[in-house]
Amino acid sequence: MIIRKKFRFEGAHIVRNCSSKLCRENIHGHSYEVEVFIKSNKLDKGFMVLDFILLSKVGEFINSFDHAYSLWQGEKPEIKDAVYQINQRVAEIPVSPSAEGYALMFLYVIDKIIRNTERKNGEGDIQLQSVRVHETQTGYAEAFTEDFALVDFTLDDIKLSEGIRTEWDDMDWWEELKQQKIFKNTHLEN
Ligand SMILES: Nc1nc2c(c(=O)[nH]1)N=C([C@H](O)[C@H](O)COP(=O)(O)OP(=O)(O)OP(=O)(O)O)CN2
Repeated sequence: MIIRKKFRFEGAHIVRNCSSKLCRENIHGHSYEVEVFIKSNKLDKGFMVLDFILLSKVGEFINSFDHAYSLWQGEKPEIKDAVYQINQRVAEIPVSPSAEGYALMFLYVIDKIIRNTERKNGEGDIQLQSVRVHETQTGYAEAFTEDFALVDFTLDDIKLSEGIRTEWDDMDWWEELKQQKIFKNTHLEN
């Protein structure tokens, strides 16, 4: 069975080297919708694939891009400096911020988050199936597990600025993800 959880963020970017001149030469923004599809071979004690509440770190990650500038790491140094001067919330990323780039990066990170999230309600073999990123009302990109083959970066290549990190409920979670610590969910204790 499959569940889907939808997240949103308002983000700004330039997509260098794309065919569209409008898109590659102008800072512009979108109201993104991100759909996360998760599958399992069994249901937990609550007849759920995975309680949506256990996806709170996924929400924290995607929300890091909200009201943020997504800065491709291959951008020119002078542009990078200007972006950091103007913005508090900068997500410097190893993929160009096309819908496809976001989908691949989100797939990579969300897979790690799900693997590191504590579960103790009889869940089955939980697997991320895909991540779909809607850039506009009419266009989306979707990354599937076979697209892991396209990943040529690590978590260390994703740099979230202090202006982003200070808004997190738990300032340490990103470093803990890198260290593969298990996220204990306080909701499980109640
Ligand atoms: N395959 C992709 N093509 C385009 C992307 C992308 O991420 N992947 N992105 C853009 C631009 O960011 C652009 O701002 C959005 O373009 P488009 O979908 O053409 O949006 P419009 O609102 O102009 O188009 P409508 O069809 O009127 O909705 C471009 N291409």
